Amino acid sequence: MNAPELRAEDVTVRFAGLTALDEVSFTVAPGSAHALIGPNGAGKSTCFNVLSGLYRPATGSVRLGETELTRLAPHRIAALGVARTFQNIVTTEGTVADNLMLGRHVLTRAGFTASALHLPRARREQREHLARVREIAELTGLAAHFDTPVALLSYGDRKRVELARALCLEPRVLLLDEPVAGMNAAERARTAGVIRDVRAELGLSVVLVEHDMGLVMRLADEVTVLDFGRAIAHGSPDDVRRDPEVLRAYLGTATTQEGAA
Ligand SMILES: Nc1ncnc2c1ncn2[C@@H]1O[C@H](COP(=O)(O)OP(=O)(O)OP(=O)(O)O)[C@@H](O)[C@H]1O
Repeated sequence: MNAPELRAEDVTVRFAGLTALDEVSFTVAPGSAHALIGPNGAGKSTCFNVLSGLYRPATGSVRLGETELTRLAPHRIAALGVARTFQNIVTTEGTVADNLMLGRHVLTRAGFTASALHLPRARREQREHLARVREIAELTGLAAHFDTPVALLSYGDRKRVELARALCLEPRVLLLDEPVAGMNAAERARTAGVIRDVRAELGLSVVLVEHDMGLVMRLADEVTVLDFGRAIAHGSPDDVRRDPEVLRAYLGTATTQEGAA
């Protein structure tokens, strides 16, 4: 297993007077799928933005194995093996292959000049990247569309291009921000299968923010529940589903109906 542990410890983020994350801690075990769930405004996106370096927490830390990520720039964190997708699709230009090659950028060793001059080393490197990118397209169900402009793809396929592009970074931890948002049932099932396959095949950890509870319950080994910026529960999907505080956060009332349904 090549994915080190990802650990957030006592992370606090404030926006003006609002505490978006309040001493949040959780650990993503090597090779596991870990879901962050919670009602709207609970702090899930803020948490992703801290993990990927877009936000610097007021206090607390994020570590990947022994490496401190807390104050690093997003591209440094990506280069250390933490890749992410975004909630909204940004890809509209180029073919699938072009987009996946963009994902290799951080891994490109031949310098700009060598590439521009088409020196042999740069050409060889380019060929190797292209071969790997084809494998990733295969793994994510995009091989048939490899040379297709992304603008012509279905919504579900375009969203999977984002996932594939993040994989092109050869991450050890993959952060997926609402990977099935806006998809129909068939696309959701397909994407869930892809996430399961890439995890098994590549041995990476997955951190998932998702509102689709069916998907969370099927994919996650462990769930952290956020509410008003606080982590109110951790555990297996079954444990958190039964947790009274989680039910209260989602339903707005204390429940005494455990086992009654
Ligand atoms: N850049 C920002 N400036 C000010 N407040 C922000 C900013 N980003 C988030 N917030 C606030 O922080 C809180 C947490 O927001 P966040 O987007 O992290 O929640 P979320 O759980 O991802 O919600 P959703 O499920 O609706 O995407 C909210 O009250 C939100 O309004």
